[in-house]
Amino acid sequence: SAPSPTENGGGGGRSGALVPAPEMERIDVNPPKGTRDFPPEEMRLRNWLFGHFREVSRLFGFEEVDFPVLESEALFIRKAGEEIRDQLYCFEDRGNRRVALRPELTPSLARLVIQKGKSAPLPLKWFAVGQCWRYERMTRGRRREHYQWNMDIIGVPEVTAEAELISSIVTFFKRIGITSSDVGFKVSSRKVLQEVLRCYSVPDELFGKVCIIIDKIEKLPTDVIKKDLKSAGIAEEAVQELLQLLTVKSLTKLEEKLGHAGEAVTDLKQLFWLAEKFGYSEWIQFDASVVRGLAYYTGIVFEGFDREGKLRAICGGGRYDRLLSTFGGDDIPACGFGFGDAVIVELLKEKGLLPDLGLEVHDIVCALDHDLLGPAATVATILREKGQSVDLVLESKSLKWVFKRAARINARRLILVGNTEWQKGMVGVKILSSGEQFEIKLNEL
Ligand SMILES: CC(=O)Nc1cnc2ccccc2c1
Repeated sequence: SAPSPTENGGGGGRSGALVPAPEMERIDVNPPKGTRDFPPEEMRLRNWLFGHFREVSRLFGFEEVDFPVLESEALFIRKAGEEIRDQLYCFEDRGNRRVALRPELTPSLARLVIQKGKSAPLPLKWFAVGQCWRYERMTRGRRREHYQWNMDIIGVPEVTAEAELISSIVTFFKRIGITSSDVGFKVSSRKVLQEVLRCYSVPDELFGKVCIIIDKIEKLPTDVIKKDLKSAGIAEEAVQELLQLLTVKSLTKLEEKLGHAGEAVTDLKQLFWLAEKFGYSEWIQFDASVVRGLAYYTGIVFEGFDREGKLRAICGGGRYDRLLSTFGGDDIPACGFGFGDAVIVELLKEKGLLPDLGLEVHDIVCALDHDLLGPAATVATILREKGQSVDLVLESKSLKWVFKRAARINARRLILVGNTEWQKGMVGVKILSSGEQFEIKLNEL
């Protein structure tokens, strides 16, 4: 049926008349501010990276999950002063619902765990690779989206869960050629802060907020941190003790300060003992200044860093034992990490480890003249049914054009469908690397 006037560019005019749309000036062909396209070459690198994310997750027996990019805004409303909250990409939809593009994956994962309830017996080992969003007002040219690999273990209170997660990231680094001289993990526990705050009888409600303030210790001057802590209601001597404690870089020193019985010290000793058993001791170090910028962490926290100190944190994670209960779920322990797709690529560039990923096509099939396009399609189908990738030349093109395209797509063989050969049930084959040329029967392809 003739397209209605609104179709085909809305030519309009008499109903059904196809008049060309007035010459429009060109649309903006760039993606929205802060977002990226993935043309073939970039998509090959992304698929390579995500392929390693998925393969490591499989090696560790994790199951893949996914959630909508769009969530209820309420999932991310936390009152701890996190940057992720200030930059929430949120809006009111046509149903007047407050919604947001997810800035992280963990709250969605927690939502799904609660939704599944008893039908998902614990422990759960789930992973996801998903696009996350932020809306920065003054875009300092920073991206508004990135992809994150998340792995989470739900229902395991033991530090073995954190040790397993760090092992999975070490496995990933090794697979792509990153060593423990390139990167390390700073490991600490928020229970260090908790124990100090409790000594000064700071109410637990302030815990998340204090962590977020302290997380900025390397980004803001100390007196700003002090001021913020004081205005959060932390006593002067508690502030002094906290800041002093953050400089501790050895477990022995920490034990001297906090004693050996507290959970912070016992958890961390257990983690370092397990690291030796997993074989990644040389990858991790205790560093009390690691806090991470998400309010819901409650225990061990860790972040991957580049030892040259040129880049931002490569990945980060930790234990979040209270998140599910804050969503009204049961009191289920959990831990996980997020691994972004940006810093790791910068690191690979720095280390000269970016893989050389070209398009690989096995055969390019072309008809030597127009009425052989049918037989060429037959030949392409035979080859594809054998599992070989085929670029079928879809128009009658000069051999010069075909050779140029064969080189561009890195084809291994050129299959020529010509009249004389076809009459004998044969096709011409040219091995493009050696130049060797011969004729073969269709069933020998
Ligand atoms: C380096 C980088 O692109 N970072 C980045 C980019 N987009 C985000 C979007 C949401 C949350 C965190 C994000 C972090």
